[in-house]
Amino acid sequence: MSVIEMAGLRKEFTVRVKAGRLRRTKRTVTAVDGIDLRVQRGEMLGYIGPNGAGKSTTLKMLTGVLTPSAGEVRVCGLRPVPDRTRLALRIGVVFGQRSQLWWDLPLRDSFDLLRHVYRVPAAEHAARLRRCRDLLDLDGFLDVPVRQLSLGQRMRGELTAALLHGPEVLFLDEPTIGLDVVSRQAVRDFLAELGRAGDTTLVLTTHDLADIERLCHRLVVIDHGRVVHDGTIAELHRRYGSRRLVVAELDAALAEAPAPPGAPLVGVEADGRRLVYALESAGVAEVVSALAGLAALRDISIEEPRIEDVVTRLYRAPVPEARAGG
Ligand SMILES: Nc1ncnc2c1ncn2[C@@H]1O[C@H](COP(=O)(O)OP(=O)(O)OP(=O)(O)O)[C@@H](O)[C@H]1O
Repeated sequence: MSVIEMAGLRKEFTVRVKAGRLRRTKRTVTAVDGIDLRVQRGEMLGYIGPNGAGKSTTLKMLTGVLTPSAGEVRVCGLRPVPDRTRLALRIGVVFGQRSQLWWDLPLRDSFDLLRHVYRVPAAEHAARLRRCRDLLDLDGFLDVPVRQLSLGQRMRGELTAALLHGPEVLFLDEPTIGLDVVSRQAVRDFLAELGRAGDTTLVLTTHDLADIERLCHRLVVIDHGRVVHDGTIAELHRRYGSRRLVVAELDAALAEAPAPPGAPLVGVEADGRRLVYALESAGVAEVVSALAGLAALRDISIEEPRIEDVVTRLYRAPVPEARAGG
């Protein structure tokens, strides 16, 4: 069953731009340009794209903050803007830049207030809070006013605040931005656990592709407000011809690097003592046997295709033409 449905979703902004020394004219910016997507219950969707691609605008339309210019959008069967109050009970939102906590109150009191705002039965609230306290390690700072929390502590508090009413869908905009490795890991582990439980649908936008690799089976890439990829990360690699690399460390540089068929040489580093081959049709054994006898091999390692590389290529690719009527 789809918990999120978008059909021909568009958002245009009218902006005033300078046209000469004193004159200003109006210009239309199309932030979201006809998006069609369905997200099933329990899916963990990575929603990525370069700066200005339209990610936040989409999330704002899904959460009822912005009214679409055209198209249809339903979340949990509701229309986000007109049904905003009912929708608020069924979704959770974590926007990295905005807080839903009370700045001067200790975290514990913010959580208590939210219980009243959402009218959550005490036992349910206590059980969810207990789970978040354990998984996100909140106990050390539950009694600290929010304004005194570090970014990582606050983000763990924000995640808890977004989940205490038991939302069906959780929208996360850059949840790990600015966090240190330990906090980032804690947040990722927590979200992975949430995903495993299977009853919360998660929509995640981030520029940290490790978040996506760790958490999301499905990846939607948008550019200029349009979907340019919708599928798994493995499909993305296949579509853009990502290759595994073999890195050979040699004792000494060779006068000429061998060229095994099916494994082109793509890098010569460390003054020729490190050769990097891309595995196309050849396997590691072919590369090793091409080098054997020519050089003393100190080490051989395999590098899996990196999502950053393929996404960089995708962001640089020309954007497809708008569909007729889109
Ligand atoms: N309130 C607004 N008024 C005018 N233009 C806007 C407004 N909000 C967004 N835009 C424009 O819409 C486009 C999409 O912006 P959006 O914030 O959705 O991108 P994004 O993918 O979230 O980018 P980022 O990764 O930088 O956060 C951009 O060109 C942006 O300048």
